[in-house]
Amino acid sequence: MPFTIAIDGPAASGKGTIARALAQGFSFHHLDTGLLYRAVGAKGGDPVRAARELTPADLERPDLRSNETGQAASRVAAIAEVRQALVEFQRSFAMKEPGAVLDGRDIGTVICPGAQLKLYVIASDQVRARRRAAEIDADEAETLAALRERDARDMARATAPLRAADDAVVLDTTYMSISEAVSRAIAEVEARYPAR
Ligand SMILES: Nc1ncnc2c1ncn2[C@@H]1O[C@H](COP(=O)(O)OP(=O)(O)OP(=O)(O)O)[C@@H](O)[C@H]1O
Ligand SMILES: Nc1ccn([C@@H]2O[C@H](COP(=O)(O)O)[C@@H](O)[C@H]2O)c(=O)n1
Repeated sequence: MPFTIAIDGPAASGKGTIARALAQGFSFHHLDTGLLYRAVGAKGGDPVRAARELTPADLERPDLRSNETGQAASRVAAIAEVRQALVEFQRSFAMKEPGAVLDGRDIGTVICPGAQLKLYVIASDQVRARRRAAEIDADEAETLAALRERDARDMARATAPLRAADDAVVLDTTYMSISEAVSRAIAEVEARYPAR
């Protein structure tokens, strides 16, 4: 039985940073599910068709990390048929041995409700905007507005809205360094996965 770690939370809260570190530390597979929605948003045209016909090459586009692509992703992510087209791929990824880490918005609630560990990673809006603006060399105020708009849309949508699963461990990284946040996450895994 593979060990599945579900990591959710608002934009730029540090989900991917923690997910990559856990995957490396425990030799698990990692899927950044936001990339799927970013790739669909970036393709343009009919989003449902784009989701159904997504290829590995679509995930390699150089423009996927921009604020604009994040907004496009969040718009297509509100379409139920787009989400449905991506469910099976994510669920089969989660079954990889010896384990998998998936980060996104609905992993603990919809994609992997039976995950052995669910983390809900948060940080203040200002801190998230500062970190993301520095990462992509964008204006901080514009990035803050973009993150807030995206979070609001992600939380308000009818299908698979962003929320913490009832059994998720909430990790607030506002005042944590990356290594502190990763150490806390590792401790949560070790409490449930003693086999390492
Ligand atoms: N605890 C931390 N302290 C300082 N910087 C951090 C911390 N955690 C993450 N970062 C930085 O913040 C930025 C956003 O982190 P990351 O990409 O992991 O967020 P995310 O939640 O995966 O974002 P997205 O919602 O876009 O998938 C990155 O530049 C990362 O290096
Ligand atoms: N499981 C997921 C993952 C992502 N989304 C949507 O994609 C947008 C971009 O995600 P990032 O993690 O790369 O920031 C995000 O704002 C969501 O709208 C999703 O719905 N479900």
